[in-house]
Amino acid sequence: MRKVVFVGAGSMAEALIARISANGIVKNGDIWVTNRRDGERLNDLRERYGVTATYDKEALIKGADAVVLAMKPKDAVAGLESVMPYLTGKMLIISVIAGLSIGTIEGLVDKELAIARAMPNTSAAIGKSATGLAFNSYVTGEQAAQAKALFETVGLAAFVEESQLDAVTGLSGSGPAYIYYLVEAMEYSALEIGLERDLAKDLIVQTLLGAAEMLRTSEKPSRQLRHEVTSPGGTTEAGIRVLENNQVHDSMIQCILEATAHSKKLGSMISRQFEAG
Ligand SMILES: NC(=O)C1=CN([C@@H]2O[C@H](COP(=O)(O)OP(=O)(O)OC[C@H]3O[C@@H](n4cnc5c(N)ncnc54)[C@H](OP(=O)(O)O)[C@@H]3O)[C@@H](O)[C@H]2O)C=CC1
Ligand SMILES: O=C(O)[C@@H]1CCC=N1
Repeated sequence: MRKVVFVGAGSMAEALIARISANGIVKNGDIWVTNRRDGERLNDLRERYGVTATYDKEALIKGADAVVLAMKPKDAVAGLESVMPYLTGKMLIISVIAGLSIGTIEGLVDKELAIARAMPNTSAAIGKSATGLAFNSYVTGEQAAQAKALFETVGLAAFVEESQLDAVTGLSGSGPAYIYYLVEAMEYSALEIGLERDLAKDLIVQTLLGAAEMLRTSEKPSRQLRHEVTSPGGTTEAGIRVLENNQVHDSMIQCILEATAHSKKLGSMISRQFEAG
């Protein structure tokens, strides 16, 4: 892939830009970026990564192999419309916008374009994203492989059906926030039980890393790993009993179902915005 364009220059675009440029799969100057109006932000990205930043939409899109849409859902229609006249059949459009379906993009562009929908997460910034990727029928095998390679610069990338992408969004797109939410509570309780903040953070982080590595390397299911920590009549059992009494397991399930449903709602919202306008 020679030229990659980012429409939207926020945190998700930067995570991808940083890793693509570090990885060298696209030359820095061939990574192009624009945003709505924050020129300072574009200068900053230009200085830090040597990317090409511009508000000239025609120059931006001309000769692009891939155009990554990285605006917030509410800005998706305006952002896409601003580059639409310059998109051509050879380009791969990649949207990372939560909820926005391939069908809605197809309706918006009204051309036979290769379109990919991706859902990374913020751990992309350190190369540890878990990304789901889906395509429409115009995407060639080569383009699919190139899109996968782009997202592999920020971590794991897996091909999924488009119908699964709202679920990927609810599970792993939003997933880091669920873990941080849990950690906030662990940090708070550490202070309550008399552990000093820095020590607590080290213990919590190492506990997460250890548990993640156990999950990654062990053939045992998560339930069995949990049972192995839980001695009969022991401390873990006492703690978990409180989680069970407060229906934390069920709440977690509800949380992921709700986030998934909300991804679908965002998609319908964008689709209505498009139809209205
Ligand atoms: N954050 C996350 O955990 C994840 C986010 N996503 C998705 O990534 C997308 C981007 O999120 P994030 O990077 O956090 O968002 P940010 O708010 O950090 O960045 C949004 C960017 O879009 C630009 N923008 C807005 N309107 C337009 C327009 N009309 N034309 C060009 N650029 C425009 C903004 O420019 P300006 O500053 O000038 O207004 C800004 O650079 C979202 O759709 C989100 O659903 C996907 C996976 C995970
Ligand atoms: O909260 C959001 O809408 C975005 C999508 C996945 C993670 N953050």
